[in-house]
Amino acid sequence: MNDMVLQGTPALVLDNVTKTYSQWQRSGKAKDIIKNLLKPEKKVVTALDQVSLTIGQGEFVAYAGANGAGKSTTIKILSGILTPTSGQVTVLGLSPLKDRIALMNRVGVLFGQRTELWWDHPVITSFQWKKDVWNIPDEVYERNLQMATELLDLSDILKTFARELSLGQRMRADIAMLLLHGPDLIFLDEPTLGLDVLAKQQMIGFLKRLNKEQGTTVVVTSHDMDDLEEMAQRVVLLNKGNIAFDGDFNELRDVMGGFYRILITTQPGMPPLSLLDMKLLKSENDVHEYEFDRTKLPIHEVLGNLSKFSQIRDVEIKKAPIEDVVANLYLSWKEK
Ligand SMILES: Nc1ncnc2c1ncn2[C@@H]1O[C@H](COP(=O)(O)OP(=O)(O)OP(=O)(O)O)[C@@H](O)[C@H]1O
Repeated sequence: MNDMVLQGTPALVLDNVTKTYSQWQRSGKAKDIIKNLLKPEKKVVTALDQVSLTIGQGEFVAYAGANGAGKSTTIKILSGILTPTSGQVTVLGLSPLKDRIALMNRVGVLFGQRTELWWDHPVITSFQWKKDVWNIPDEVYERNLQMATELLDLSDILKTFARELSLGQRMRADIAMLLLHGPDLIFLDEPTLGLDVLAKQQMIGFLKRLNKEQGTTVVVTSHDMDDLEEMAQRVVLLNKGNIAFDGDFNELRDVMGGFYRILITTQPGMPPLSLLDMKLLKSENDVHEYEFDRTKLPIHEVLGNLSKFSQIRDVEIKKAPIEDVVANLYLSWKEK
């Protein structure tokens, strides 16, 4: 970790941050061409509405929310690309707007769909270019290049042209490039989007190691809640510009009633059991899947009830998939 980073200083603080955008509205109808040009309607959109959030150094935080919730806006404000309409922002104790250059040396930002790599050059050329332009000292560059090459398994692709890389290879190379100056805090927007199962596992494993072994603070956005649960200790959920949830994933499950799933395997050909307070979700090949709310029906009671049925061959209890929990949560917010 950078010696200059004061211990105890939060990685980032948003204090009552509001961001509004003006969106020009045009009807798209031919008869409105003149009106659209001379007097277009203006709609004000509040992307962030008095958001307050503190993230400590060394945390791994998932920053999630439905489309349009305000995630990218937050990251753009934290990285100094956008100015908030009101409120205070500090990153590693500095202002993203006033101390932009100082912060550039300590922070890394990656928007998953964009690449910083030079398309028609080998990957290593982009890395050397960054070293030169950013004035990264030799020993810092060598240390981080070695660390990233090893952890991200890059040795085979350093000499490959960026345009010839697969998506997974490109993402790994982009993350390596992001780390060459040794940032203390990284923002990653959708780093697992489009990756196959193996590439995703590698990426998640790498980010977890980076956070654990190097102490790098990681803030990651994704629409894949399963990925986020695997990576992060804390999840912040945004809803229409407000923080609607901030806690760990088990607490998030409890918000929607502590739902659990139970898979009951019965003797061949048996119909599903009729069980009180349990909702049958599906039956396939003698395996019947139910959902229950452990806050209303404790697990020991479930097991006690099941012990009365001699036709049961196997039972497996698991937490409800976080994707389903969050989908239900988004639905409940939409209905409000
Ligand atoms: N440059 C812009 N000009 C006008 N409105 C914008 C601009 N950028 C974002 N918005 C609006 O601000 C709101 C929040 O957008 P933002 O991109 O921050 O959401 P998001 O959570 O990142 O969404 P997604 O998951 O779809 O990327 C949306 O209503 C969007 O239309």
